[in-house]
Amino acid sequence: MTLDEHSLERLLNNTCRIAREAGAAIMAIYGQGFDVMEKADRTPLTEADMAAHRHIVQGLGELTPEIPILSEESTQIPFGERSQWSSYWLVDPLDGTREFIKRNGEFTVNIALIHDHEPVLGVVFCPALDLLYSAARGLGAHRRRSAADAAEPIRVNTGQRVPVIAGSRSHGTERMQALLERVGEHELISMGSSLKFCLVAEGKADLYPRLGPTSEWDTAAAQCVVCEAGGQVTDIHMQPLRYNTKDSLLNPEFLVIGDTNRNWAQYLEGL
Ligand SMILES: Nc1ncnc2c1ncn2[C@@H]1O[C@H](COP(=O)(O)O)[C@@H](OP(=O)(O)O)[C@H]1O
Ligand SMILES: [Mg+2]
Repeated sequence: MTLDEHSLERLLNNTCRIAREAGAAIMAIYGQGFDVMEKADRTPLTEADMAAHRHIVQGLGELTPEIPILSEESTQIPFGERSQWSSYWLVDPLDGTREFIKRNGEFTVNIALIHDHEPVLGVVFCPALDLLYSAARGLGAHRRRSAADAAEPIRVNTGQRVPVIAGSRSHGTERMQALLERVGEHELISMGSSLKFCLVAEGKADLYPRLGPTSEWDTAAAQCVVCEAGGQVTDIHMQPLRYNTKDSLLNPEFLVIGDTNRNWAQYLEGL
């Protein structure tokens, strides 16, 4: 299929709808109470992850039957098969499962369209806050504070200030601590899920360094939002994160950069 601005806009509108519907399924379970299971990799799983996964796979399958789907909850597709894909949907039905279990609201639905190894469309929906971030290549990045509000364009912050740094609420590392010491004076915002990328995209944070493991579905949608808002998502050698290039679905360490005027990579040298 062609991915011109007109078709991307149509796909984006429908992806926002599907993400909102998945969010409603998640909130129904959030409100009732739920069991917590453990996956083979010892990460937690709830009925909400599975309900959102099913809804998104059905919705995207109806929207674009010809485009394959890779979801955190259906990853058993060999690289030999997915390496043939030029476009595919990459989905994290519930990012921040630990925050969902802790009931602090910091969890998101993430849907990205990858084309030639790059995210060209991304939707991040936080159902507990009714907050939706969306972007597509050439169409800019937008935020909707509630379903009733209009979408407003968002932009990274490039004004000089004491650096505001976003970090994981549940997955800190010693390397992150060392980086923060090198940066010196800063303000730290701890948050769960891909909302940290969105803080950068909307100019509330200048950097989100991720010096611990994540998978490709954790980052793709939010990367598109950050890039369309004027920022960058790079590995520690300043190369943009790419998708579906290898057997493993793990990302390298990465930096989400809002303030592109500062040389953030210098703080990682020799770390
Ligand atoms: N050991 C590990 N291996 C792979 N990914 C990990 C991981 N520990 C945490 N993550 C990823 O980090 C995400 C949570 O990030 P954060 O701490 O910033 O909220 C998790 O998303 P899920 O909740 O979708 O599993 C998970 O994918
Ligand atoms: Mg995740």
